Amino acid sequence: MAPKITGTKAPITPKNAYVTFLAGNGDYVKGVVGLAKGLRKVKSKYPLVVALLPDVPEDHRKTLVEQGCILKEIEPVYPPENQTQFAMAYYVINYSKLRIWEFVEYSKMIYLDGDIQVFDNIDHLFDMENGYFYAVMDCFCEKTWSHTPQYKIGYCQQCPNKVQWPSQLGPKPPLYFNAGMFVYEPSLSVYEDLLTTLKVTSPTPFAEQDYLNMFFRDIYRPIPPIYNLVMAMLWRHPENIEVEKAKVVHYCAAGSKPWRYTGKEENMDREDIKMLVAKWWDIYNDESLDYKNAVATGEAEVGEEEQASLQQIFAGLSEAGVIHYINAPSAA
Ligand SMILES: O=c1ccn([C@@H]2O[C@H](COP(=O)(O)OP(=O)(O)O)[C@@H](O)[C@H]2O)c(=O)[nH]1
Ligand SMILES: OC[C@H]1O[C@H](O[C@@H]2[C@@H](O)[C@H](O)[C@@H](O)[C@H](O)[C@@H]2O)[C@H](O)[C@@H](O)[C@H]1O
Ligand SMILES: [Mn+2]
Repeated sequence: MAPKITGTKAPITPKNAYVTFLAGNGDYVKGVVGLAKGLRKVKSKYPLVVALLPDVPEDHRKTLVEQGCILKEIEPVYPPENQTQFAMAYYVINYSKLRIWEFVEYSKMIYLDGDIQVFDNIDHLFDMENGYFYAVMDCFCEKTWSHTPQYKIGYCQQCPNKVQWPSQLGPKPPLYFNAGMFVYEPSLSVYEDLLTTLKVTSPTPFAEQDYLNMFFRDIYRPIPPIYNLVMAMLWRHPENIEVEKAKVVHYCAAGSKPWRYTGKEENMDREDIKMLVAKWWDIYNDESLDYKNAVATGEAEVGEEEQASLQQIFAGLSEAGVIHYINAPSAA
């Protein structure tokens, strides 16, 4: 006999996941592979979702699925027509990050840039109070900020008493976060609002980072810099950080991307930078952290989503005659 349908819905078990963003056919895919292996090394309980633009090539997608990532293709998001001089020309594609608010199959997600590495488990951040936007405060001292009044007067939120904010410039700027890492709750209503509001918001030099700061200003809650060590902090505000305690390192300073590192750019010959780049490579090159080896040694499970991703990518490739279909790892 069919079970009696009761009014109460089965409790939805909250699903958490990490999410990153990948665009283009360049070398950022190495960053995402490193991130997937880093999360595995710290034994995170949650999967890594990769929101990827259509221009990410098949071989990069296969590499990511083989590393246990869950791929979700997204359409680009562009800001309204503008003459803005972005701090970096490619920042215009970063508005596409906004698509991750549509991932409502997850109740809470931690966004991490592809140039970030996680060196200690941060799963506990999923337990923070709901209804807020959590991220680490940025620094205004790098040349990339030279277009701002803060930079021009030498004001930085990391040391608000060093140069006081002059009242003639109006109210002090609200606390401002780096958008390379944040804890958020996917929501279709917020997603619609983000895209609608974007249409009537003039773009600014830090693109989606500026936009997210404006949009979430009232619910932004700063979390300690150990959760997103913005590289410039090492030479701009060493008094605010202890590099050995950093759980998350953000390779965002010019010349610091580990997979492109030459040591030639300004500050890149520092011993702490060399140490952090070496730490990134240690994980990237550690074959024991590859998904297939972690599954073989029982260090990782094949979740049904990863399994589906794997089947989909191999089915697609076998159709294209690129590979002969192989049996996915047995669930048993
Ligand atoms: O060609 C690119 C440029 C950027 N990104 C993604 O967009 C994020 C933000 O760009 P980036 O980290 O370079 O900005 P930064 O933090 O250095 O300002 C990257 O981490 C990647 O996840 C990408 O996938 N391909
Ligand atoms: O699209 C704008 C980007 O803006 C941010 O990067 C900046 C910011 O951190 C500055 O403060 C630094 O001076 C700079 O080096 C660095 O690139 C985010 O990391 C990135 O994810 C993305 O949102
Ligand atoms: Mn970054």
